[in-house]
Amino acid sequence: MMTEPVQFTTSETLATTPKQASWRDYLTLTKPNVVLLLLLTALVGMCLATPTWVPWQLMVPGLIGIGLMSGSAAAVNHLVDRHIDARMARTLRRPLPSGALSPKQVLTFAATIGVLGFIILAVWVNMLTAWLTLASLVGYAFIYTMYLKRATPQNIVIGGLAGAAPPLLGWTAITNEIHPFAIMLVMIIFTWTPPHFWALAVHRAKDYAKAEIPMLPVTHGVAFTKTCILLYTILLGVICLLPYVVGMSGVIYLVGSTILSCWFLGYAWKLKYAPSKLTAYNMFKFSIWQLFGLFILLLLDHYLVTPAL
Ligand code: HEM
Ligand SMILES: CC(C)=CCC/C(C)=C/CC/C(C)=C/COP(=O)(O)OP(=O)(O)O
Repeated sequence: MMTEPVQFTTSETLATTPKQASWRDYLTLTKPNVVLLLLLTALVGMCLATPTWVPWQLMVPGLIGIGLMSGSAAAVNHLVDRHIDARMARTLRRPLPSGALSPKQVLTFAATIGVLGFIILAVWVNMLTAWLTLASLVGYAFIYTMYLKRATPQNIVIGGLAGAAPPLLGWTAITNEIHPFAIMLVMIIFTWTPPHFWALAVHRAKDYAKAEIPMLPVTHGVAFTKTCILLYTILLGVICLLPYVVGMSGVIYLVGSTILSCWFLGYAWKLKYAPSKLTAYNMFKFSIWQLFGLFILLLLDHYLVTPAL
């Protein structure tokens, strides 16, 4: 009897031909570009918490601790999602689906840098920051990745709180207190997350459908998602005015952030009413520059115009 030749899917082929692990694979696990932006938002939280220069004795261990724990959360995300990552074109070359690293290596790495980060924050910063950072790690690595991501199209809205936390973590690292101004910075990132992610999800809707992940474009359609993106972008524009309205930031921030908000709104409008093939992806890319720009503006304004406290 003739036997059919075994047909491997792309991901299976990758998984059966493991490549040598390198330090780059470990770096990839930490989602370094995401963590760098998270650290910028934490640094801005630190700077805005005090009218004077941030003491380096808190800043350095604060950023290292938050960075290590964020990297650990990202590595757990790679571990938990390895099977769905193997089914999506965007993620199938990651260290686990490609076979470069084993689940045990990733678990050991995530636990090591996570515990190290917690100890650094607990010993050299303060316990409030250590616990809040741990809560963010649990929020992203466990609540979002293990449960919400597979359970509801509101996954990234709720899970976004963990990624939005770093300005608060930076603030508490300096003052050991939760201040309403820090919560306002968290609200900016929290409101920014849906247009940031859903723009990419619209671009990659087929991938998410294939992996059976209930992202909004899969469950409610692309047209509805574009409407949600537009509404969240308008809300973000309003929330971005708050730092000026409450007197935390001045005119540099007001002018710069308004330009960024209008620009982002332009993308959201185009995406809804006159999209080209690349509008969603371009909006996703712009979202990263927008958040970067907003936090740089907060920083410039703080040192040139308005020390917050
Ligand atoms: C639940 C919340 C979030 C979700 C679901 C999300 C989702 C994503 C996804 C799927 C990507 C593409 C990654 C890739 O291509 O490998 C991405 C990229 C990115 N995200 Fe987010 N994100 C979230 C929150 C954040 C936050 C809070 C920040 C920073 C403050 C951030 C910054 C970035 C950056 C910088 C990139 C580009 C990464 C690169 O080019 O390597 N994201 N995000
Ligand atoms: C301690 C602390 C502040 C923790 C938060 C750390 C962190 C890395 C947040 C970023 C959120 C993010 C990139 C979500 C994408 O996950 P996804 O699984 O939807 O995207 P993927 O498909 O690209 O993996």
